[in-house]
Amino acid sequence: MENPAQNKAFPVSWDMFHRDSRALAWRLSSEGEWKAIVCITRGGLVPAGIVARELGIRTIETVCIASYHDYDNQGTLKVIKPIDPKVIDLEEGQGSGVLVIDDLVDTGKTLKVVREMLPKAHYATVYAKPVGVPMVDTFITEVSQDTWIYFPWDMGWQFQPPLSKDTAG
Ligand SMILES: O=P(O)(O)OC[C@H]1O[C@H](OP(=O)(O)OP(=O)(O)O)[C@H](O)[C@@H]1O
Ligand SMILES: O=c1[nH]c(=O)c2nc[nH]c2[nH]1
Ligand SMILES: [Mg+2]
Repeated sequence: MENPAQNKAFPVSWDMFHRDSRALAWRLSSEGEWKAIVCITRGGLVPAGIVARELGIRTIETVCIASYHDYDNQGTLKVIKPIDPKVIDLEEGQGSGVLVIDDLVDTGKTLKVVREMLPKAHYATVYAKPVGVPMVDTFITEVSQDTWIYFPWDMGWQFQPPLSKDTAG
């Protein structure tokens, strides 16, 4: 059965991703000062590195979440590695002073799980789909719910057949 979440394609190159992650850092720079980043693996690792470099943040923690996909549903989420209590307890605790970064928010289920661990953190993603927008504080580009975002680390070079049927040459 076709997955309606993949009706449209939004391919992202490394250049685009770098530019959009820098734009995220730029927007975040006027929204607060953070003592640490928590990145949601694995997709959050790349934007977290770029944002950390731009904002001069050197304390970087991970929360490792795996989603078990059954057929075309996201399935259940499992926290494989929780957040270091030293990071949760920064400033007034509960994630205050912490920036949580992921590559995208889709249904918002992943961010909901992390919000339960860090209710006072600031949540940022590079891309967002409408259903997930209420879960994120700052993002750069919104795409429709029926769009699949293709990240550069998942892609490879492939021959593209020309539009014309006349391929002789
Ligand atoms: O808003 P949601 O519907 O929860 O979806 C968004 C999450 O899905 C993807 O991660 P995925 O679980 O595929 O794992 P990965 O980051 O290890 O690729 C993406 O990186 C987000 O973390
Ligand atoms: O590579 C991805 N692209 C997406 O659009 C998406 N939504 C959830 N998880 C996703 N992973
Ligand atoms: Mg992810």
